[in-house]
Amino acid sequence: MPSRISDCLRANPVYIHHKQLDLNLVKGLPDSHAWTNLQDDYPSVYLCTVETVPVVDLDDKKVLDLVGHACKTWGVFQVRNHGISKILLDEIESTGKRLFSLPMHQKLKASRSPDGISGYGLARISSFFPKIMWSEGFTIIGSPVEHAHQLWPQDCTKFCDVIQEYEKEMKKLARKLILLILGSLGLTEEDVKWAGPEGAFEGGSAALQFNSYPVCPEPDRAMGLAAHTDSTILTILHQNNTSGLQVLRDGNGWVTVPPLPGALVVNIGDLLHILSNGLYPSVLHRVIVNRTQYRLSIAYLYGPQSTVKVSPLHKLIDQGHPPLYGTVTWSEYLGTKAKYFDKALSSIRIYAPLNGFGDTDDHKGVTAG
Ligand SMILES: C=C1C[C@]23C[C@H]1CC[C@H]2[C@@]12CCC[C@@](C)(C(=O)O1)[C@H]2[C@@H]3C(=O)O
Ligand SMILES: O=C(O)CCC(=O)C(=O)O
Ligand SMILES: [Fe+2]
Repeated sequence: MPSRISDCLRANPVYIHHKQLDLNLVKGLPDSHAWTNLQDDYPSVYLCTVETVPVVDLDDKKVLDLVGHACKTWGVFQVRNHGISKILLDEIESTGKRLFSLPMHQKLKASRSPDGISGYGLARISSFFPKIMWSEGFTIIGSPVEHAHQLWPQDCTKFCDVIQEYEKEMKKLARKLILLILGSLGLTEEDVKWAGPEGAFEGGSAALQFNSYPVCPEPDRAMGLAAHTDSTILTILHQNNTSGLQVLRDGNGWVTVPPLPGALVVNIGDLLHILSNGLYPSVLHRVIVNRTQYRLSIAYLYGPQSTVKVSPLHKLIDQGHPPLYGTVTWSEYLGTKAKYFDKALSSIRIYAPLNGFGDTDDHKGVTAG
């Protein structure tokens, strides 16, 4: 198995056969972008959901309880008092806007190739869907310099500086959030073997994903970003002031995560679901688009060092709670995701009978290698 996520993504190329249209120039909704009616999946609750995604103030004295409750019941929450300055959030947002408002021929110079890692293009998961999503993406793993130079041959210093500063701050926040989440499970970083002697998660790796959702002539039949879970430990998302992100709430349909000025959205990824031995769900989410307002989001997708072995944490396992998953590295898991997409988690699930009875679904009897 390759040792870096970039090598792993290269080893698991995704072939996206769709052509990138300039969505800003398209007048009607082309058939290639027409999904079946989105309200069909959860018709009755779609319009009248009352539950709201939890908001956690990181300075709250009860922060551990709040984080634990949000992770367990939702797998997603918004954070306030996260320590990222408004200036930096504004800067990363205008950087994204500047990027996507470049002419199409310029953006295409920085295209992500099928076996590529960074660059401009449709979301990696596009290969799993027959229709094209109403969005554009720009992925950065490692140094942004090469692609930035293709976009702005004259001077890309500002772009690279902002990215670097944002990634530095996000890494600190990701570490802080992981410690809180471990705390909410009654654990410390000592319980996580791979945290390393230098302090937790020093070697963690990440992807920065810019997502752009132009206004859409027929939003009810278009899909901004199809439903997926992130293959991360956690993802920290900044959205501009346009709503569109929705999370699936069991039994309650799609719930919108409203943009709150200054707040960031945190969602649990598949690897944290594994670490927590299934206690914290990785939340299914999607993005819908609208007729009048431009939407932009910047996701910081955080995982452990790519070769570190991830498995359910020992302290969460006892006779009544057998391990539900085997061991995977982030690298291996991204390969599994590239192959099985929404079946990736269940493909590595161990068949673990509870009290002598098998649980109902979600087990395929496959153990991780
Ligand atoms: C480190 C990551 C995480 C990736 C793959 C790789 C680089 C790009 C990430 C995303 C970003 C957009 C949604 C997603 C679902 C996609 O299509 O590309 C993510 C995916 C995942 O979470 O699986
Ligand atoms: O645009 C959004 O709000 C969500 C983006 C997302 O889910 C992702 O980049 O993984
Ligand atoms: Fe996501």
